[in-house]
Amino acid sequence: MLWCKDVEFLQGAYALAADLQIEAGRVTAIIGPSGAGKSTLLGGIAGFVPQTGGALLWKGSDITKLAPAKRPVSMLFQDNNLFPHLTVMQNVALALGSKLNPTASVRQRVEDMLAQVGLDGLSERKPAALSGGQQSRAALARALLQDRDVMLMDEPFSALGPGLKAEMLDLSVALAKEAGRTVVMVTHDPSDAARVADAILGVSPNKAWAPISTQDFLNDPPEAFVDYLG
Ligand SMILES: Nc1ncnc2c1ncn2[C@@H]1O[C@H](COP(=O)(O)OP(=O)(O)OP(=O)(O)O)[C@@H](O)[C@H]1O
Repeated sequence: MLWCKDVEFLQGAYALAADLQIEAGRVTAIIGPSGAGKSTLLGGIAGFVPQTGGALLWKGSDITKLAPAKRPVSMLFQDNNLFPHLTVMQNVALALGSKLNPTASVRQRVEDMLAQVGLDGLSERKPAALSGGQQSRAALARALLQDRDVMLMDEPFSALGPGLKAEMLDLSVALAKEAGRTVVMVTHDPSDAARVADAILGVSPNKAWAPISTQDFLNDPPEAFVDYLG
């Protein structure tokens, strides 16, 4: 379980309180109005946004003071964060700690993962020579190859068309589940949550609420989210 124990994250002057638990091995969607603090919550869990109160625990271990790279989390962003001067192979191999010339065994692991995300045969291309969807697949491959328990997704597919977005979401969740990961994903689209999430964690201004089952949240929304859901 990921436990935000009376936590406060501070993004600039914006404080977000979170006293909640996210179940391990499940898919939790974060929804809420624009500017309420969804990305702040993910950034806080990842260690990019300062934590100014409480404790953050993963499976009983306090990770509050760990640097981002030492936390049990990988992160997928909308901009994919691929290095433009590196090939897909080199970008994805970074997940395995590889430098610019991956060993044969690293190359094999990367090729296997590229095949799983649908990028067979494209490992020597640079990101600029890939479509937006293919770039998302490369970023997904890198996140999955990182041996981290929790995969955080901050709307990585929102720039894609609706069909491709749904396909990428399904693929990410399926592969993450297969690898036994816990998925926490921000979305602006409640239908994304309905599609793949076990639970929904609502964020209203300055407060992140405890997750509740997706069905309960959408069928009978908590008071704070009735207007948001319309
Ligand atoms: N780098 C920053 N410095 C100062 N304030 C920031 C910074 N980034 C975000 N904020 C503020 O923090 C608050 C929460 O922002 P955040 O990006 O977490 O919201 P969000 O719910 O993810 O929004 P959206 O749905 O629009 O992406 C907002 O009021 C925003 O203006």
